[in-house]
Amino acid sequence: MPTLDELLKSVEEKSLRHKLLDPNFSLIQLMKDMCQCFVELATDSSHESQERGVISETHYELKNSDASTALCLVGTDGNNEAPSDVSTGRDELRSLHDSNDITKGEEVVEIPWVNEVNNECPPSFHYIPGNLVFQNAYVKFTLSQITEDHCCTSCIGNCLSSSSPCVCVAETLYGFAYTADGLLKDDFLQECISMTRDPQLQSISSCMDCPLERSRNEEMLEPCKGHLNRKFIKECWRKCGCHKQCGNRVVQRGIRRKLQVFFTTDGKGWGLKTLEKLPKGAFVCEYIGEILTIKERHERTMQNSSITKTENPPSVLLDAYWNLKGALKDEEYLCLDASFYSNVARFINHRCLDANLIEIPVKIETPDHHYYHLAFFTTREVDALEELTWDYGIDFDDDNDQPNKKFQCKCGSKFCRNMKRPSRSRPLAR
Ligand SMILES: C[S@@+](CC[C@H](N)C(=O)[O-])C[C@H]1O[C@@H](n2cnc3c(N)ncnc32)[C@H](O)[C@@H]1O
Repeated sequence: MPTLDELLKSVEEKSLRHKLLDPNFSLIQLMKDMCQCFVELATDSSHESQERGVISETHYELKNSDASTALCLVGTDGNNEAPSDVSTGRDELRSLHDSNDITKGEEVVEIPWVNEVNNECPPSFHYIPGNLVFQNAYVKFTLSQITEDHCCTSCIGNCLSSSSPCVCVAETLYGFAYTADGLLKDDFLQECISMTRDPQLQSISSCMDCPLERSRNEEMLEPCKGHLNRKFIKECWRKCGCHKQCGNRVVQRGIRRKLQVFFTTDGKGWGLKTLEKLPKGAFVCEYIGEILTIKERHERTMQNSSITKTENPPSVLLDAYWNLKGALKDEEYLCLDASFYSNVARFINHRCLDANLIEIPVKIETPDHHYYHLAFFTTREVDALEELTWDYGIDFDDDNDQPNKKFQCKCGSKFCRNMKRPSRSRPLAR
């Protein structure tokens, strides 16, 4: 990368070659003038209708750098979270989100962000469309591992049009999970919702030696709080014989809905809304993050606890199968941490109990039960412009719960667990 001085000199020399310019021409002065004009126009009352978020995103100052530092664009709005120091140029550039598309082209759809409340920009993070292993997590996708019992090699076309469930669909145990329109079947969705919301219907397994509790305090082991045995979906994949457009492939196609990241007006920070009406059972997005072992998650939480702000997205346990398939190795107890690498799901705010999204485990590439995708589906029809929410499963009374999950809940639900009530069920560890 050239330094700013080298770049300026080269452009000035080129411009002077055309003999159209004053020999005292200064490119940096020209750019400063441009910035000045921009500020004047942007602060002019006749331009007030412009969105503030867009202004802070596009309002840049060219800072001079020393010989070792490359050219760097820096946000100049004092109130936003854009960088103000050129020394870490590359990473800082990454934190400037494109207001037309926070995904930076990583998804099939563009997802814009807007802030009509203040001058804040969305927090800095690396947008990734799929989960990535941080370091020690055991997640292996190999063709040899996918045996005939785990894929429908003999299928052709669309597995949903077959009268009997293919191998993949049969693995779901409840028959077809999707309709021909790509929505979740109502009875399947209803069972998932009831199992999550109604403590009487919850199937729970408890570990003798809970890895979650072990990671918290090996010396004074607390008893396992229990893990929900969830219903899951098994989608067809690359070793299957069916068509890529087979109806049993929904989550793997990625985000298709019109979404928007926005700054909430009720004190929850950023949130995610839908710009189109969504039918019940529609796939919205996955919860994407770094795949960490429980041990790595604990170490990371400890390291960051002093600097972690509560706005950080919580890490989510992939514990739907714990204790169901025999003992796992430490590197197989996994969770997803969306703090640094994540997708648009990091903006979904919490709502106690009656959230309009539910997370459902979806197995795609590997028959290993300890790793799966967490996909968000709508629990009901959702109107255009409605905020999307999910129940994080926080126990607001448990002081041992993840410290960065703690916040004063402003979900507004009549079932809010953050209000003191004499009796209510405790959510499971998540
Ligand atoms: C996954 S992030 C959601 C996006 C976040 N609002 C932001 O600005 O980046 C979770 C954080 O959002 C805030 N939050 C989410 N749901 C909330 C609620 N119901 N009430 C208050 N704050 C909430 C909390 O600060 C929480 O730690």
